[in-house]
Amino acid sequence: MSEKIAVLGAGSWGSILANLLDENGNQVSLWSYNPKQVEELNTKHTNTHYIKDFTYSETLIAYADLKEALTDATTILFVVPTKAVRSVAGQVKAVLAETHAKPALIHASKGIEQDTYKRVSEILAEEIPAENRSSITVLSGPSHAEDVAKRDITLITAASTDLDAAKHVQNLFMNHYFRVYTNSDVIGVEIAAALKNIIALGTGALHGLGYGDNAKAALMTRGLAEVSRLGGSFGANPQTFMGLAGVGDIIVTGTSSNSRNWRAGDQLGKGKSLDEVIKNMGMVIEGVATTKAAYELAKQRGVDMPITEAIYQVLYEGKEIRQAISDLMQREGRSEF
Ligand SMILES: NC(=O)C1=CN([C@@H]2O[C@H](COP(=O)(O)OP(=O)(O)OC[C@H]3O[C@@H](n4cnc5c(N)ncnc54)[C@H](OP(=O)(O)O)[C@@H]3O)[C@@H](O)[C@H]2O)C=CC1
Ligand SMILES: O=C(CO)COP(=O)(O)O
Repeated sequence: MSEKIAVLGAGSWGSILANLLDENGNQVSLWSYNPKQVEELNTKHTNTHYIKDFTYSETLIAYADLKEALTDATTILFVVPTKAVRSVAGQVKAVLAETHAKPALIHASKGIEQDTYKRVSEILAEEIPAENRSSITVLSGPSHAEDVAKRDITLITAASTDLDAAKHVQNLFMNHYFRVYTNSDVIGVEIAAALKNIIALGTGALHGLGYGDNAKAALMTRGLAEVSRLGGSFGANPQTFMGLAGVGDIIVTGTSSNSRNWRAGDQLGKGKSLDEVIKNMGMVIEGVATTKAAYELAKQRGVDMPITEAIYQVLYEGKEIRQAISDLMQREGRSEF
């Protein structure tokens, strides 16, 4: 199966997924709003700011013009940071309304929108109404772009309420190093994907402060418990949190220096300010905004999320990390389940 796919967002993940889809025999256009990056991709076949030491396929074409990138695309993959999804989707809608195309949509972004608390698939559905698209599928799981660039083994999930759409996405991406499972629990997958970044900030901070493996395992386990509590309040399937998008992504993001969220936490633990950390990263740290959205959402829904609350206090209220850890440890004893 081969088709024309437009990938929107040429950062670490978008560019590597575009390359994988090209390797799988599809005709792929990669859109970036940065003309310099487009030039680098098309002339040198590199994307050095985001992925070091990697040469992209020569048949992968980058575009700075969105309409050109979308020409004849039967599938559109959104991989921009969550905060950019609404505006990019609005631009896509304008093109689709003009061309009368009705592509399938996929997204691979991991976040919750500020203020509206919307999941990414909800934003897409709002901005691109059903008459301008077919299905919406979420692609998520433990998948650092750096490992996929090395063609290292990666397992991921494709979630859609439309099983045929999820199977279509599975077929598009599967190859000898990239294995895709289907899942119908879009809510669970998106909540797990977004909130694992909060936990990764926390385990990174523990690392930066010199804590050991027990502390990190504790944070990941109890973190996953509260993330699944929030998911449950939206009707998510509890099994999802035990799967690739849940525990899988917490392991990969919560233990790896490839993770920007983990690295940000590590730097905070070592005493850097949040502003410095964001400035030095030069790539998106989704967990910072997601912490605020999840904290507010948990309050609104009456869900107990002590770890998210502690990380919110550190990031947004200037609380000392060691104090936040001490306060968590001194909470009243309780039953595990
Ligand atoms: N990296 C990874 O391994 C994985 C990432 N993800 C998720 O994928 C999403 C994208 O992450 P990733 O590729 O890593 O992020 P990066 O920061 O590496 O790249 C994001 C890209 O989007 C561009 N961008 C930012 N704002 C806009 C905008 N308003 N319109 C158009 N383009 C914009 C950025 O440009 P500029 O830098 O110039 O602002 C950059 O090219 C995130 O939600 C992330 O959580 C999911 C799985 C794995
Ligand atoms: O989602 C990811 C891996 O699954 C990437 O995490 P970071 O955004 O923290 O790098």
